[in-house]
Amino acid sequence: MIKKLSKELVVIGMSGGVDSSVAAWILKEEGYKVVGLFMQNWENDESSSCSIKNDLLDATSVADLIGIDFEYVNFSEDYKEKVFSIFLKEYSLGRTPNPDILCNSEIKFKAFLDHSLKIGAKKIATGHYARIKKNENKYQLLKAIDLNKDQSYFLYRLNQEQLSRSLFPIGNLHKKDVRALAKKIGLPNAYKKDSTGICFIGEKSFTTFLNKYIPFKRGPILTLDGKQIGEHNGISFYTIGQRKGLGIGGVKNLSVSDNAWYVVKKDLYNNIIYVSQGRDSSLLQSKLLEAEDIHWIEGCEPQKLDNYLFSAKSRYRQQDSSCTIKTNQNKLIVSFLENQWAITEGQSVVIYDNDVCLGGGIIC
Ligand SMILES: Nc1ncnc2c1ncn2[C@@H]1O[C@H](COP(=O)(O)OP(=O)(O)OP(=O)(O)O)[C@@H](O)[C@H]1O
Repeated sequence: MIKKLSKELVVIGMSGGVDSSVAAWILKEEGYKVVGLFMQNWENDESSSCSIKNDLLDATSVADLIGIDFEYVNFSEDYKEKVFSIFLKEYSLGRTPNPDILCNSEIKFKAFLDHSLKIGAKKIATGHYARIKKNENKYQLLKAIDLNKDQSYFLYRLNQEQLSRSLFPIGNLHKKDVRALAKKIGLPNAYKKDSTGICFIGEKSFTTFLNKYIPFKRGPILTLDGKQIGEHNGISFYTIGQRKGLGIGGVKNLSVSDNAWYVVKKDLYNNIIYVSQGRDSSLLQSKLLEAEDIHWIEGCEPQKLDNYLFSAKSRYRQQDSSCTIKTNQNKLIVSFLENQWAITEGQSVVIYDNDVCLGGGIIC
């Protein structure tokens, strides 16, 4: 590793997890002056405050072990106003938003970045699996080397200023090597499980959590030919392509096969959920989508639009798939070469040119 001559200050977001811990260690090895910063973005119920305390403890002990300064900061108010309120609004409109994307553009790479600049840092760092490349005078966001862990999807709303001030020290490592490094260095959290799910919901039941904020109204679950097959607990709690938690597994007399039932359509106005049997239902397949609230990382749309083959992901855990794109009156129109499964309103479509993440928009 190349040692820095001048000790430039970098603030790294330390979540208590293994990725940001190894990232902090790498920065220190590279010769930066490193400050670890733990941010609390949520403070409402007992179970989350317990896991926050544990994560904070883990982050503190890693900072001690690698010998860096450490700070704690509370962004809960910002988070509530700029991420959670939009998350709730979207759900109450029947869409399925992705709060991690908003958390990145509004909290990690805004509130956190502003705070870090105030304490004298030139750059911030996180343990995200993604890479940044300077191409002439533009900063590009690249997929991680470990495509299985790539998190560029969640970072597509970052802009040039944010990228110019960010470092992703583990973006060119594979997860298994990050774990191996953590063990070799003797990090206390080397064996800690990766976090899953939406951060403020954690391992709790999603419906129970959302019920506290969105008044639910029961309604019918219908087959496509209009037969009632069950009852839903509130349309907001269901998403297109959902299979589990419908409570209709045993409806034998209406089943045309043993295939599972999937949510294929939501009628918010009439409070009806439509289901169909089998993952291959034509209502779950589409080659075309429209997105709004478009964001391009370079600040302007790609030059080579017409007929150029990009690729795109319409949800995180999905291979990107070849497509062409067009923009029309603030809408991004994405035409895939192959059917995509369960395109869902409120999720983001993210556009790539090979490894380069160009930006995207919110599916409408
Ligand atoms: N509470 C937090 N405080 C400070 N930084 C955080 C916090 N949560 C996440 N981050 C930063 O954002 C990065 C990505 O967050 P994400 O929730 O995806 O973590 P992760 O992939 O599980 O990584 P880790 O193993 O570091 O927890 C983290 O690696 C860390 O740098």
